[in-house]
Amino acid sequence: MSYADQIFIENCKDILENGTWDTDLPVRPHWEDGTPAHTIKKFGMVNRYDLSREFPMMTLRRTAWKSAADEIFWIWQKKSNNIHDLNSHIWDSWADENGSIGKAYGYQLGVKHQYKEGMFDQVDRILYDLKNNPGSRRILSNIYNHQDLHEMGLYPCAYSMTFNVAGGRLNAILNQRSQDMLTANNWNVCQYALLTLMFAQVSGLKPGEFVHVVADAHIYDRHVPAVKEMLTKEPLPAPRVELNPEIKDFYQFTVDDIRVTDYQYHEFNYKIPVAI
Ligand SMILES: Nc1nc(=O)c2c([nH]1)NC[C@@H]1CN(c3ccc(C(=O)N[C@@H](CCC(=O)O)C(=O)O)cc3)CN21
Ligand SMILES: O=c1ccn([C@H]2C[C@H](O)[C@@H](COP(=O)(O)O)O2)c(=O)[nH]1
Repeated sequence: MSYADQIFIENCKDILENGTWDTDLPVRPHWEDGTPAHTIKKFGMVNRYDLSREFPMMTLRRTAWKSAADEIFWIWQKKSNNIHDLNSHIWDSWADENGSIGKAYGYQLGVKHQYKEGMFDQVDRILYDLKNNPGSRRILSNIYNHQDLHEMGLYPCAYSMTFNVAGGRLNAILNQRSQDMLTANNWNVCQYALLTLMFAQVSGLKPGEFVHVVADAHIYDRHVPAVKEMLTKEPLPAPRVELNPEIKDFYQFTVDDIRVTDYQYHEFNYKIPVAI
């Protein structure tokens, strides 16, 4: 059975049984009809996925992995902050009239900084260090740039990736300040697990562990019935996920270079409302 399902079930049970409702506080997010979107949450959730054993895709409902991969390419490869460069509509509610989400995500990764070897953006510096300084403990991205927060449509949620090479394997930690468990938990896990597989391949490394650290892990009030139903499902085996082995340059990967086989999942008949 998929390990990602097991972790998702444990996390959501813990939130529902031991979590705290924020109904005593004013909250920023709201539903489309204007009602405040309250959550039940746990603080400080840490999950470890061994990418050398199994890809962490859930089967309790289908993870839209192609759209998830498309968003990761939008942020890490195109380094775009414009929804017109994205092939889905998931960011429409946070974009301005020109399609921009402001100085968030891709914009921050594309900003170049001075190093002694020259100018690099955050993505190119990580790729450079993985090849040239694999023993480094300084290989990380950070897009939570306080100086620019006032120009962002939504503050970055998944804001930092730390990479570390050990025994020919690439390990990674994703730091996330806020996690909408139903909409995006497995979506984010698959995205950053895929990024780790891609970075490992182009750096001549094998994938290692992916550690997901979440500060505020929450379930929105209107998502509780759907999550409870998912918890009654029997996890199925995880699919196989492989990358086209010919690709040696991160910027050459496309969604078609990701092969997902034997993906079995449970039917899920809820249309998920996303809090804005
Ligand atoms: N409240 C909230 N939760 C989020 O997860 C979230 C935000 N806001 N704002 C910014 C982005 C947008 N995200 C989203 C928004 C929608 C889907 C979504 O609708 N997913 C569908 C499939 C979409 C598709 O196939 O293109 C799903 O079934 O999971 C996913 C991620 C994640 N982020
Ligand atoms: O990749 C993402 C992006 C966003 N989210 C969720 C987490 C929260 O529910 C909202 C953001 O609201 P804040 O009030 O700014 O925390 O979006 C996610 O889970 N994953």
